[in-house]
Amino acid sequence: MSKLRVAVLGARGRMGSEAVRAVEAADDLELVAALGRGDSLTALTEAGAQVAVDLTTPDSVMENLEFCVSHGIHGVVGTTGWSDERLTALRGWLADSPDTGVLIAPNFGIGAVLMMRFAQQAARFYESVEVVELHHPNKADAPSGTAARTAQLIAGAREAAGLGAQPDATSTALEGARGADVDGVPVHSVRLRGLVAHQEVLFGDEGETLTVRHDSLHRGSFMPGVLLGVRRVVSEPGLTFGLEHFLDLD
Ligand SMILES: NC(=O)C1=CN([C@@H]2O[C@H](COP(=O)(O)OP(=O)(O)OC[C@H]3O[C@@H](n4cnc5c(N)ncnc54)[C@H](O)[C@@H]3O)[C@@H](O)[C@H]2O)C=CC1
Ligand SMILES: O=C(O)C1=N[C@H](C(=O)O)C[C@H](O)C1
Repeated sequence: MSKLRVAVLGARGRMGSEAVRAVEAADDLELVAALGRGDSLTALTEAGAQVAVDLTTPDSVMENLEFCVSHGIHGVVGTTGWSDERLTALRGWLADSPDTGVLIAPNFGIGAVLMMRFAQQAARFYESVEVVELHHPNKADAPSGTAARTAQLIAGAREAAGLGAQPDATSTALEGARGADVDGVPVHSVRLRGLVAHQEVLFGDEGETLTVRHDSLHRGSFMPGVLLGVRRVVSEPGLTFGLEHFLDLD
């Protein structure tokens, strides 16, 4: 059987270099291009890439995806910075290229996906919830894409259960003291040398708390998810948001 031809964008970054090694080590995949900032995207078509893994930056990912989708190259995207406007633009490109698939995975870690799912399941049972994400200090964005997604999932579950705004009697606060408000869920971002990627979701109600925590201790933890995405996206046309859709969790 012929190998799937894979390109990595952002190949010299922290995640991209790990992805290059993971693709090279996979028997069923062939690394055909490894692009850094400034390299021409035409290298993808010249190399005959079938799947492009994007681990770049929010300012680069849209141009990369527009090129890939318009050339029928499937995308596996870990890059953060997704907004409704960006997703709408991507859906438009995909509509013009109906056989092409793009997976956007806020987090490739299997444990992180489970953490998000557990938080979503717990949300309707608790009056209070706070998300705390903790990352290395070289991370460009805050809050993390994972934390934003977690907060959105929790907010959706609370709304479906008919829960209103959570109680918070704060009347005076230093700006930022209560974190960022993501759909009504406070999200706090810690940046600390020594960390990789970590998140806690704190739930509270009368007389009890529940903490759901996940830790990525090494970027190798993301690679099984990246490889799963690469193998599955070729048979999943359109936009898939979240690796959970490829994990058969239900
Ligand atoms: N979904 C997930 O599981 C994970 C996602 N991430 C996200 O992935 C992205 C990258 O993270 P890191 O590797 O830590 O950052 P990084 O800064 O180490 O790497 C980004 C690399 O992309 C390169 N780059 C920028 N524009 C480019 C372009 N147009 N073409 C090719 N290369 C380009 C940069 O020069 C840099 O080498 C971030 O958005 C981060 O939040 C990071 C870890 C896990
Ligand atoms: O930049 C990182 O490191 C990470 N980014 C992703 C995010 O923003 O959620 C995934 C993981 O948290 C690591």
